[in-house]
Amino acid sequence: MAHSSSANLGPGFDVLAVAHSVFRDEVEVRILGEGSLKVELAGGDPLTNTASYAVLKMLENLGHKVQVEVRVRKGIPAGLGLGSSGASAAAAVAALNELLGSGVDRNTLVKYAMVGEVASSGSPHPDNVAASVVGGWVAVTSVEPLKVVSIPAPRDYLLVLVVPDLKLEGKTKKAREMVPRQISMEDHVESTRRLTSLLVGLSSGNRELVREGMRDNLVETARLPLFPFYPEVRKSALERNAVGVCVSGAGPSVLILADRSTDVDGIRDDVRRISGLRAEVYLTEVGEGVKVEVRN
Ligand SMILES: Nc1ncnc2c1ncn2[C@@H]1O[C@H](COP(=O)(O)OP(=O)(O)O)[C@@H](O)[C@H]1O
Ligand SMILES: N[C@@H](CCOP(=O)(O)O)C(=O)O
Repeated sequence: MAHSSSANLGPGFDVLAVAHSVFRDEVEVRILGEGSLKVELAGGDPLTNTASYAVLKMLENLGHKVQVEVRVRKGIPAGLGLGSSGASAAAAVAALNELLGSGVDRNTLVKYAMVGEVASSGSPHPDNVAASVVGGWVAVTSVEPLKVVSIPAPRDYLLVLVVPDLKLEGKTKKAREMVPRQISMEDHVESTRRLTSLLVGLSSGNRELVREGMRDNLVETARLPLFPFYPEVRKSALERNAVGVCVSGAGPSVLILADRSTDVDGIRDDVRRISGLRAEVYLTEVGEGVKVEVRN
């Protein structure tokens, strides 16, 4: 089982993420036989699903000649910026690790799980899978070798997810193509200021710094056509005293960081009134990392 997540957190594109307890995927991995390598996906094509694709690549990498069946039970809605594809891959590689007794550490699990993302968005971004594997607030501080650190954020923050009723096939792939390939030094410095503010704010419990830091000037701006309602949701949430607001992953969902002084009911009312937006609003907490259950 692995939870959903919100990646980026504003200025931390492909680096930062947080797991949420609201949605979870369950993935079952069974060994069917030995002698040759084959991965089957119950009800689908194993090469187009992040769970079975990650399992295949992990088996190839470890040199195991086994036939495996992968079964995915989706609890996380896909294509909405909630790390749905990443959570399946995270649960799958953790289950395979347990089944084979490979003793792979959590950084290496993230490395295997992120390869699964190739099957959905065409590129192995590590942020969602890092949050789903490790749980809590995470930062991917290195990809070669892969390294994830936990960010010691205040425990009493609540997460509000605004999840639009909006589906765009191949959304993350398209959204990644919209990210600028080059940025100016000025924009880089501004982004670094915000990222620093966010990280110092989260780890020291400084609400004002989190609020200042949870603002992106590069990626969210470039992707705005995918979630035109975002500026209005953001403005409303900040007026209702949210700690911070950002696009969840590649969108279209929005993550609002809240505490006891945030008017969450007011945010719900505002979201209902935003023209052209039909969305569910979920109030949830920071989620735990991947869990494996052994069944005989
Ligand atoms: N196990 C999986 N779970 C969800 N989506 C998957 C999975 N495997 C492949 N996909 C593909 O990835 C797409 C969703 O991924 P993506 O656009 O990155 O959104 P997100 O990960 O935010 O849900 C789906 O439309 C589907 O085609
Ligand atoms: N860093 C990635 C995160 C994509 O998250 P998803 O949940 O929208 O798949 C990106 O911004 O492309």
